[in-house]
Amino acid sequence: MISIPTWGDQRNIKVGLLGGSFNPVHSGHLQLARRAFTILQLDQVWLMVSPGNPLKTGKEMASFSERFQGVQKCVDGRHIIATDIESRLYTRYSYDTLKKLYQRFPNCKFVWLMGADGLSQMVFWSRWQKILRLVPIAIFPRPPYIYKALNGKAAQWARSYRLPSQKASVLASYKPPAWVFVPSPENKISATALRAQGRSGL
Ligand SMILES: Nc1ncnc2c1ncn2[C@@H]1O[C@H](COP(=O)(O)OP(=O)(O)OP(=O)(O)O)[C@@H](O)[C@H]1O
Ligand SMILES: O=C(O)c1ccc[n+]([C@@H]2O[C@H](COP(=O)([O-])O)[C@@H](O)[C@H]2O)c1
Repeated sequence: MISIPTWGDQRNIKVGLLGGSFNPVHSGHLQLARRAFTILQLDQVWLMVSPGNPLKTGKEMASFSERFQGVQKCVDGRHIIATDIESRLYTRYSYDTLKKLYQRFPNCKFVWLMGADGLSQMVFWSRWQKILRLVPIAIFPRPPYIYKALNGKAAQWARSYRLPSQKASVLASYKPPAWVFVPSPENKISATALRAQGRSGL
C-alpha cells in the first residue's frame, strides 16, 4: 500500500478528503467516497483516519492501527485511498490538518467531504468558520440529519456561499467559501449501531 508523503509532493490533482474515526469503516463511508469521486469529478478520495476526533473521547474508540487497517482493506488504493497522514502531520483539529495539507500539497485542489451529520455538528468544531473559508465542502445525505444540517447554524452562516447541486462537478475549482449539498441515495448505517450490535462494518 503506497503511503502519501508529507513533504515534497507535487501532485496536481483534485482530492476529496473524507476525515473520520472509521470505528469501524462501513458501507456508508465507501458509498460517500465513491459518489464523491464520480459526482465531484475528483482524481482521488483520501479516507483520512483520525488519530482522535477532539469531540470523541469515549472508551469505545478502537486503536488507531485497528481502524486504519480496517480502512486499508476495503479501498482500491488508486482512486480511493486510505491514509494515516493526520497522525504523521501530528494534527487532530481539521483546521490544522487543512492548513498543513495546503502547505505540503501546493498543487492540489482539496474538497472536504462529509455526511449531513458533520454539517449539523460543525459549529462545535474548532475554528469552523475558518474551515469554511479555507476549503470547498461537499455535504452528502445522511438520515436523519439532512433537515437539521441544511437549516442549522453552520448552513445559515454559509447560506450565501451554497452552490446549486448541479455545480458539484466544478466545486473543487471554486474559491472558498463554497459548499454544495449532493443529493444521492441515503444509507442509515452508522458505526455506533454496528458497535452496539457487535458487527463489523462490511
Ligand atoms: N451512513 C452514512 N451516510 C453518509 N455519510 C456517512 C454515513 N456514515 C458516516 N458518514 C460520514 O463519514 C464520515 C466519517 O464518519 P464516522 O467515521 O464518524 O462514522 P459514523 O458512522 O458517523 O461513526 P459513529 O457512529 O461512531 O459516530 C463523516 O463525514 C460522516 O458524516
Ligand atoms: O477540528 C475539529 O474540531 C473537529 C471536531 C470533530 C470532528 N472533526 C473531524 O471530522 C471528521 C469526522 O469525524 P468523525 O469522528 O465524526 O468521523 C474527522 O476528520 C474529524 O477529525 C474535527
